[in-house]
Amino acid sequence: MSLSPLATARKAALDAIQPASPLRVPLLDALGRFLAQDVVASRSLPGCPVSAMDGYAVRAEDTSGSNRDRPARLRVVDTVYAGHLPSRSLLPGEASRIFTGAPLPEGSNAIVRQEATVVPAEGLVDICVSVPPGKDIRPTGEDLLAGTPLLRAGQRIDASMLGVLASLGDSHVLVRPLPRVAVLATGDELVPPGSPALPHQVYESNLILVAALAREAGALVVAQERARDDDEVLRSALRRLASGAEVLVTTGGASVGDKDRVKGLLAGLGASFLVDGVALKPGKPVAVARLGTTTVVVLPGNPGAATVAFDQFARPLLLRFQGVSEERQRVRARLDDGRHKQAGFTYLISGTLETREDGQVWARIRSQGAGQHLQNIGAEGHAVLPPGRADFAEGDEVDFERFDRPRFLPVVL
Ligand SMILES: Nc1nc2c(c(=O)[nH]1)N[C@H]1C(S)=C(S)[C@@H](COP(=O)(O)OP(=O)(O)OC[C@H]3O[C@@H](n4cnc5c(N)ncnc54)[C@H](O)[C@@H]3O)O[C@H]1N2
Ligand code: MOO
Repeated sequence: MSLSPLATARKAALDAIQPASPLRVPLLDALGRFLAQDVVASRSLPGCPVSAMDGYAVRAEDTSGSNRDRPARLRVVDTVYAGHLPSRSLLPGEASRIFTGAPLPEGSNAIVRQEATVVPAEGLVDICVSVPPGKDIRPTGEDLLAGTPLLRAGQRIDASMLGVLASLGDSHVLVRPLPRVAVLATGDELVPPGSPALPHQVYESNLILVAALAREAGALVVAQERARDDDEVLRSALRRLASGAEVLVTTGGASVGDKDRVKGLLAGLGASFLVDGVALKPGKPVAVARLGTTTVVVLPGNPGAATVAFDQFARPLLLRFQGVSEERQRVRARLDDGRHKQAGFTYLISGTLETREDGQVWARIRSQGAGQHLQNIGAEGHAVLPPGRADFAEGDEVDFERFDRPRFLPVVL
């Protein structure tokens, strides 16, 4: 098996995926999905000048010099509620009772809060402050002017964006369909969590791990199954699960052991391999194949290796299906521990970042066996030990790719 460099393998896998055609969904269904359109403000917010307070709309000049001792007395000629239009415009000496969010009457240019007024008799108001023009008025477009570019394709939709879209009058938004993902864990030694297991048996943990990672990547998990290392059982599970999903992720049986037959069985079913083995640690045995219209990602069984291989192949593929690629922040950091590695490989070592007193940024890398996955709890990213070099000493500077604050960019075909 000749191993592809990580970047070449990723490109081969991703180039084969076409983003799905966009569809319009009700706003709440779009939460967590990726926008498939740019959004330009279709109206101004607010749409016309409105009052920011409950009180009186006035002509500012009518309040000039007013205070508690010498209030200006105005005639109240109208009442305006939010969502209603004023019935008339203001003339000198007049005021309109007005409430928060209500449109300003013609002729008025300021609001007096009701706390600064006294009502001496019905139809009259005493204004006890002097207000400048514009006071407590929200002008047209104060929040947003019509025509302003607002959101761009590829952004992940959150609650605030949905609120703004609704403010613009949108009930639906354009997103991509969710890729349906089926997960198959293989291995005779596996026992489902919740049942008793003997010491030589292994609790099956990849189904939940992979399903959760798939969901984090926006996918819809439609099946999670466990299968024995039996050719007939595996073949029929592969065929069946692939037929109901855009992406099938398998774990285990990916390497060269006697019972590692997932790749061979896929080939026998007619799958064509885009990737088969990558110069990546952990995750070396990862493969990506096409079986009919389904993309199959074959992950190694070791949970630590499965996590990294998922992150490097399944996640970008699921995102691309949804029309986006992910750009992660990279920072330079010093390794807090040395590593010897295979020179031709990329090593991805999960860890956390620490800024020391002298301002230098260090990557705390943890012990990382392919079978371990404890190191991924709380990891902030991974240190990237690139190919072309075998030895890294404590204090050497490398790229640290952060998991938080990703940027999602629209796929350009
Ligand atoms: N002679 C060689 N042996 C191995 C090589 C190699 O190149 N030559 N590659 C090694 C590498 S790298 C990896 S990674 C592993 C992965 O191999 P498999 O994908 O075939 O994984 P399995 O053998 O099925 O399982 C490995 C390990 O992980 C445990 N496991 C598997 N599935 C689950 C699950 N669903 N939940 C929890 N744990 C699981 C399994 O019990 C094993 O301990 O191969 C190396 N070998
Ligand atoms: O993928 Mo294996 O995890 O390289 O050790």
